Amino acid sequence: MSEPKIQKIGMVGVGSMGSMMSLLFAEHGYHVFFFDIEQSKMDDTQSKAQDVNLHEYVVGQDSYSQLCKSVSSDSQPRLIVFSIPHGLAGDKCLQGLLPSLTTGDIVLDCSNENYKNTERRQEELRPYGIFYVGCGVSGGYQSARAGPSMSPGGDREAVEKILSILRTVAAKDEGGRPCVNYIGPGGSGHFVKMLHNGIEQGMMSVIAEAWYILTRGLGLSYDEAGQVLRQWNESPELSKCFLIAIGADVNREKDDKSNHVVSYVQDKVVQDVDESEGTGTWTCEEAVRLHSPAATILSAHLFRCASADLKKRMKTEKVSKGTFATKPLQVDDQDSFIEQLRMATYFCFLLCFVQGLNLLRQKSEKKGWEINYPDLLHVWSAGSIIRADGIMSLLQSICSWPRMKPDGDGILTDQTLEKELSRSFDSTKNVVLKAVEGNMIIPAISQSLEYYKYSTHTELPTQFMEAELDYFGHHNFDIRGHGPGEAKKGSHHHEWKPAKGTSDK
Ligand SMILES: NC(=O)C1=CN([C@@H]2O[C@H](COP(=O)(O)OP(=O)(O)OC[C@H]3O[C@@H](n4cnc5c(N)ncnc54)[C@H](OP(=O)(O)O)[C@@H]3O)[C@@H](O)[C@H]2O)C=CC1
Ligand SMILES: O=C(CO)[C@H](O)[C@H](O)COP(=O)(O)O
Repeated sequence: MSEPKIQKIGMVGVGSMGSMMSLLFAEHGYHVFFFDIEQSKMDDTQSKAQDVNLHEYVVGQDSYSQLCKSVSSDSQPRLIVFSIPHGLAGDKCLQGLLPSLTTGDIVLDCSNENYKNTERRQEELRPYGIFYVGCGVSGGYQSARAGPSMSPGGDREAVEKILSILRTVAAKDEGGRPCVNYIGPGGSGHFVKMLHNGIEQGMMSVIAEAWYILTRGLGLSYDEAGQVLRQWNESPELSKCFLIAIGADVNREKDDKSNHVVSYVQDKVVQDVDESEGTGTWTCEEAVRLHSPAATILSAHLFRCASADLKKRMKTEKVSKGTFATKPLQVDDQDSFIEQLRMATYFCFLLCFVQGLNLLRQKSEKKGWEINYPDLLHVWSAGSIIRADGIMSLLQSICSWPRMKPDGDGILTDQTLEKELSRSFDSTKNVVLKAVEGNMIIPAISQSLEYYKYSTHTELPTQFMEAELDYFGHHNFDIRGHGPGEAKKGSHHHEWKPAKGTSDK
């Protein structure tokens, strides 16, 4: 006999994501009971449900206990979905819900949460027999309404119990396969979403820098830049890349006075520094802690942080006035330079994925998560912000399990990938040269180039750095020509300058 199906869902947090997910669940026949501490969001969700005639399926609740009561059933566990800010909010929700929850109930946290909080809550709830599943949700509020990409992680049995619901509502790939797969135990689902956002930050910086070159460097109008991005989105390398597709829209969108909206958007990205979102910061922390050189991602993140404080930038601009100004780029043939910029964007996008996946490999090894990479890439293939058909199919062909095993070599050793990177290297280099000449601002593009160079080269300036370290710190070194050795302190020391006291002769 098949298990009775969950028919009711409790939704906690109905902001831009939660309200849309409520409608999505309801549209698929689930009864949604929702609660939010913000009355305006409650009212808003109720009226949105009314607008689409789903009000009988989407019903506001006064409290956590009322919500739990409404969702309860004799034969099935309760499913409570969170879509709330990270950190304290989740703990407060659990505190409020706990007296009304019972053994077997499942909390599916669809927020962007730090995986460490996820794992702590899993442990805290274990004695009560309550499951806490950390689930990444990607695609913004449009996908939350139409079908997002979902990465659930935690207790496998708990995830299995709700997987059919997630499959019903998740984005579907071109073959109709739902973009949701079990990721792994513990906080792996939230970790993977964090990493997705790290990759997203890298890609967003690259495309923003390319846009700057098109408009500031080459003097294209917004409409022309939009047209270029539209064409890129149809090219094999960048085909069906969400961030490029919406980039074309962003360039073309006009307000009711026929002004381009993008023309008056302030150049500040604030959600990292005001800590309303944490995923970018956590990705960088993880990269640094794991000694994983995610250079494009880190550079993109720091760039965003620097952009947030415009007041400070205005002051420093005043002080440094005249040091540099952006200049039109001198290119012989504009069309072929734009083609180089397209290939440079491809090069940098590939490296965002390389850096993100390498970081995941390292983390997964430490945590014993045994991530299935083809399954993960499939989760990201539709609905998600980082979807990009051309890149995903390339990655699908190279992220096979042996290579991604903890003791495998990682994807940068793959010949197919290397072919793609080497055929776009010269374009990237030329874009960087021209952009530097024109004083363009290209932190993520330039860092991608450097990352590729130092990751694939065996004669680095660190030779000199290691010598200086030995000079002043007796840190030892390995000998060139004696093979790669381990990533451990070498066994050789040279007495560059013996230490002497002031009284020594
Ligand atoms: N926006 C996006 O594109 C995406 C967001 N996410 C993640 O999804 C989550 C929700 O995002 P989003 O909808 O944009 O955020 P919103 O701020 O729009 O919505 C969150 C809602 O949760 C409410 N809330 C906070 N604490 C509690 C609580 N203890 N009990 C009940 N409700 C509470 C908030 O109220 P108040 O405002 O008063 O705090 C707010 O109304 C976040 O973790 C975000 O990182 C994931 C993917 C995409
Ligand atoms: O999670 C998301 C998309 O996937 C949210 O849109 C989030 O706000 C993106 O934030 P960031 O770029 O700071 O990670």
